[in-house]
Amino acid sequence: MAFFDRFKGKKREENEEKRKEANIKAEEDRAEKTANDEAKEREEALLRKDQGKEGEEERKENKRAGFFERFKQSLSKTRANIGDKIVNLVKTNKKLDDDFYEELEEILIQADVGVETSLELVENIRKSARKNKITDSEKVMDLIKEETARILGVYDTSLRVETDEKPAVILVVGVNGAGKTTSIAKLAYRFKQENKKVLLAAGDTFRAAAIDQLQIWADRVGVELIKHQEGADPGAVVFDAINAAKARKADILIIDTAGRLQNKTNLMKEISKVRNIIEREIPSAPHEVLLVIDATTGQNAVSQAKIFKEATGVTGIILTKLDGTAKGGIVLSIAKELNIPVKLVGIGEGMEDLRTFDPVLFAEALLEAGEENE
Ligand SMILES: Nc1nc2c(ncn2[C@@H]2O[C@H](COP(=O)(O)OP(=O)(O)OP(=O)(O)O)[C@@H](O)[C@H]2O)c(=O)[nH]1
Repeated sequence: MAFFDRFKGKKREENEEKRKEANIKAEEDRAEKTANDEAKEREEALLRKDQGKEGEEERKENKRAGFFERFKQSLSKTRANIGDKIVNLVKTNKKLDDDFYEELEEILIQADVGVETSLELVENIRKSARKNKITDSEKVMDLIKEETARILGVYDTSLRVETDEKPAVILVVGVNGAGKTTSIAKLAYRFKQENKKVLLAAGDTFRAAAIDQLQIWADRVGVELIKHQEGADPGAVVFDAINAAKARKADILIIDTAGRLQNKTNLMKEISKVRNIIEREIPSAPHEVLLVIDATTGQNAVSQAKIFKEATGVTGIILTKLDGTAKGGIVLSIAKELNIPVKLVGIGEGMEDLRTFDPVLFAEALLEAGEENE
């Protein structure tokens, strides 16, 4: 009995041992399987990430290609007014003679390029054709593109928002209805996409509707708006906004201003008061004073810009509604006659429809359709 007991006891021990071994083996198998699975998962994740990266590059590339098409499409009215007419001129007037240049001048002037700018542009094309010994009008298209881009391309169109002192302050000025509010929203959206912290200030306290409209846009974009009641002192709004931007470590503060040109003196007084407050709080600010101009107003836009330039020290122009006008030629006029760079252009009502102005792209988009028609 004692033997059996001992035997059973030994057997139990052996079984226990075997079970422990089996458990350890199962544990090891499980661990190995988990490790393998994890490695596989990691590998798949990396692959997915890589494919994602490639996909992103591809999307970006498509976007770039799509961007030009979109830009070209938005310029279709202006292009019909300039590009197509120039192509017709080239077709009907084979020789680069005085008649050709006179007609070219006329097309440009009629398309709101402005007299002074048109004359200069044509003179530059004439000189360049002579220098390059081009006598055949069919070959002049590239020269026209080149000289158009040259007139526009002398400016730096980038926005000065990478500042030592934070926040960078952008003061936005312009008459009512030019597209100020929507341009501010589009700008805020663009900076947000670049992971910048943006704050808006409702400096147009003259109309409650202006404050409300900006609030709607701020909510839509997902940025904070500093506002006071209708009729409040715009200077006080700006003062609060700067302090809020500093406290919240905002990268960029965009300030809306009133736009009543009817009372020019008061409007300008108000804007310069706001400017002084900004300068007092942040000596290097405002870093940009962007004037919003409606492209559909053609040459009137140029005289409007002159007034603002004198009063507010405009550093750049946002030219809106380029998509809705045949008068896009004013881009050239503004650049040349006012010596202010067009920094951004509005080409539609969508959030992404405010684009950095690119002179070469503009010249291409303006004159390319003509080539397609050839
Ligand atoms: N097609 C097109 N429409 C635009 C563009 N920019 C602005 N708009 C439209 O123009 C209209 C006026 O724009 P707002 O931003 O309200 O103009 P505002 O200057 O703020 O005008 P107030 O609020 O009256 O001061 C709106 O219907 C905008 O959607 C653009 O680039 N293209």
